[in-house]
Amino acid sequence: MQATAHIIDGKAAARRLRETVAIEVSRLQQAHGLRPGLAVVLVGQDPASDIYVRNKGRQTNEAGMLSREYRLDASVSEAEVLELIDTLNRDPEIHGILAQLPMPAHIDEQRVIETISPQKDVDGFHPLNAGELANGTPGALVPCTPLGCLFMLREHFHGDLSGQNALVIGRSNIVGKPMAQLLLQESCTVTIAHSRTRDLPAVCRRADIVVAAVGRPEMVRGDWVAPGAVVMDVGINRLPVEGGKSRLVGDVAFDEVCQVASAITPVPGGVGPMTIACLLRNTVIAACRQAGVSCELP
Ligand SMILES: Nc1nc(=O)c2c([nH]1)NC[C@@H]1CN(c3ccc(C(=O)N[C@@H](CCC(=O)O)C(=O)O)cc3)C=[N+]21
Ligand SMILES: [Mg+2]
Repeated sequence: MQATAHIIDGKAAARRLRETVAIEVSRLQQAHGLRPGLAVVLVGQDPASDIYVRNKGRQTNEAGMLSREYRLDASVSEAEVLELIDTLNRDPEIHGILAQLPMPAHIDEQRVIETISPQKDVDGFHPLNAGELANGTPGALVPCTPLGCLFMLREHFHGDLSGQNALVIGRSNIVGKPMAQLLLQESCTVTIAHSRTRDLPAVCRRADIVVAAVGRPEMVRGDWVAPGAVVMDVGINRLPVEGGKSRLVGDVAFDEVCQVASAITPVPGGVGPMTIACLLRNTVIAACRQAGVSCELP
């Protein structure tokens, strides 16, 4: 009889990381008069972005950092967005710039990403930072969601992931690809699965670590998962329920998979909170680099 999985507490892990960040922020203020600043650029309305931005602004301030939000109308031109980013690139109070994705269809997201100064690219989406991650350059700015997953996995495995069979489901530049790079760097044997993968359930059953990042509600079922596997659920899906409300579910069928896995992240309270904590961490690291001072963060 399989015991129910350990539930990895992303909220608690995020609280600890934010506490460490806050201590570093006050040290930087004392020692160097440096106050890390983050600018978030939002174009139009998106439900997922709203959840994120609501929590982010408060947590940035709570860590003692400067937080600025730029909310632009959905009809804004691409040129205006690029101009704002260019202004922020030159703003000495701002060390991190996050252009909230997705953007409206008439805006070329890749162009926006490539306009952000690589030094201020706290999302780690700029090709220079993606390339540094792929090359294993120490200190590359790494995308926040995969970085948050990695921190939780390292803690769960007491720092040693080497030799684990890791499956990443999803191949986006934002989560899947950087997650695979990070796991490879930890000496995992990495598989990337996607919509064209043949017999995904069978591929999944071979994995010791599963990272689900596809955006399909409850896609990973209990009988896809090897007994004892560790399952990280990156999905944030809003399902409508009666009364006009919505329920947040991941890409993993939690009630089934928690009967089989040895550990699992819940949604909410798993990867999401760690994503924001990693954004604060990246902003402090970016600020230190721009100021030419050293940084004491994991
Ligand atoms: N440039 C860019 N960078 C991003 O990192 C980015 C983005 N654009 N666009 C939108 C997505 C989404 N995302 C979330 C992060 C945290 C939670 C989060 O904290 N979720 C809570 C749930 C909050 C609730 O209860 O609704 C949790 O999982 O516990 C959610 C969503 C970052 N994103
Ligand atoms: Mg677009």
